[in-house]
Amino acid sequence: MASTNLTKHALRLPSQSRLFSTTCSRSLEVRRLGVIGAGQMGLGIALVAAQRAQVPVTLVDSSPKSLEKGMAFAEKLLARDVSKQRITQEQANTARALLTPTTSIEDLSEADFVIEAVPEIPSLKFDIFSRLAQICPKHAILATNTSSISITRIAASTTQDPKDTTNSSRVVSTHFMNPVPIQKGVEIISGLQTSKETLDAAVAFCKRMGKIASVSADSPGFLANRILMPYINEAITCLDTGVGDRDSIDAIMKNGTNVPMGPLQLADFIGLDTCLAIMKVLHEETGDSKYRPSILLRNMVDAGWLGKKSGKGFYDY
Ligand SMILES: NC(=O)c1ccc[n+]([C@@H]2O[C@H](COP(=O)([O-])OP(=O)(O)OC[C@H]3O[C@@H](n4cnc5c(N)ncnc54)[C@H](O)[C@@H]3O)[C@@H](O)[C@H]2O)c1
Repeated sequence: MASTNLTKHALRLPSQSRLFSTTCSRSLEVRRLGVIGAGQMGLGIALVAAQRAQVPVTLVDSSPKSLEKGMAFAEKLLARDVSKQRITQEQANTARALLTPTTSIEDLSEADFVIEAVPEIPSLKFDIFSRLAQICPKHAILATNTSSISITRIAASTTQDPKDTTNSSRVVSTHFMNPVPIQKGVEIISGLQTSKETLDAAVAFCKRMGKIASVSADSPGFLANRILMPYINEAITCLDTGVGDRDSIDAIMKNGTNVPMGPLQLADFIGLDTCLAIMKVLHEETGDSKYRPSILLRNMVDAGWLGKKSGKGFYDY
């Protein structure tokens, strides 16, 4: 009985948009991918798409410096794969040739599928999606890699008329995990307006990239962060309240649940500012006190101790 209810519930959430009539017409064949943002996530997405899906990728970044740094990093990763004999030099050359860097978003006018990976700033994403709706072909899927912003709100930014779902129905989230070349999982999230065809196209393309898709609903934190961040936050509270010291907390979870690193080390790798931002979204958007960010987490972010990227977090780097 319980499992029947659970199954029904699980089926209802991701498909909520299918209750509504959303217009769309699309070709499922992705012949050209666009990626916006050549940072940590965007570069990984572009590289995996070139290597695994073997699709030409137009990589857009507004900063020429970030673009240059991203392309140099892609070449370094490919050279490392060649030196470790994971791929041949020819395969590396083919993947590199599929990547076209540009600073102009207008160059996405022929993309069949676009994945946005710019910083987690709502107004920035809304602006980009309203432009994509104008620039990209009408069949193109418009995907975001957001960690916490509502997909429904991003989709709404593609139109002035909420009744017209021509553009909003083709918005979806492909939430890749970091680092993209290594992590197999990807979370596919529908907004209220997302059509079933868009969801199916996103799942199919992620599969083509060699990823394993989980489908979830547009709810604060989605699935991955809704589960992961309270776990990290609780570990920080345990440290703050003296239940255990840093090494004991990380050792028991690492050795007791067979994960590669404990929650405090993982928080350092993700970035403590990112962890705090996601806990705030969970807390504010659900109004549930169980998501209250740990006081120590807030204090460490205030101190500028953000983890690996700042050289100091729960560990020194
Ligand atoms: N870092 C993670 O672990 C992680 C994991 C999952 C999802 N995400 C999400 O992925 C997205 C990107 O995160 P990131 O860590 O790669 O960020 P990042 O800061 O490493 O990269 C962002 C890139 O976007 C570029 N950019 C900024 N404004 C732009 C614009 N208007 N047009 C084009 N390019 C622009 C920047 O120059 C930069 O190169 C965010 O939404 C983040 O929440 C991050």
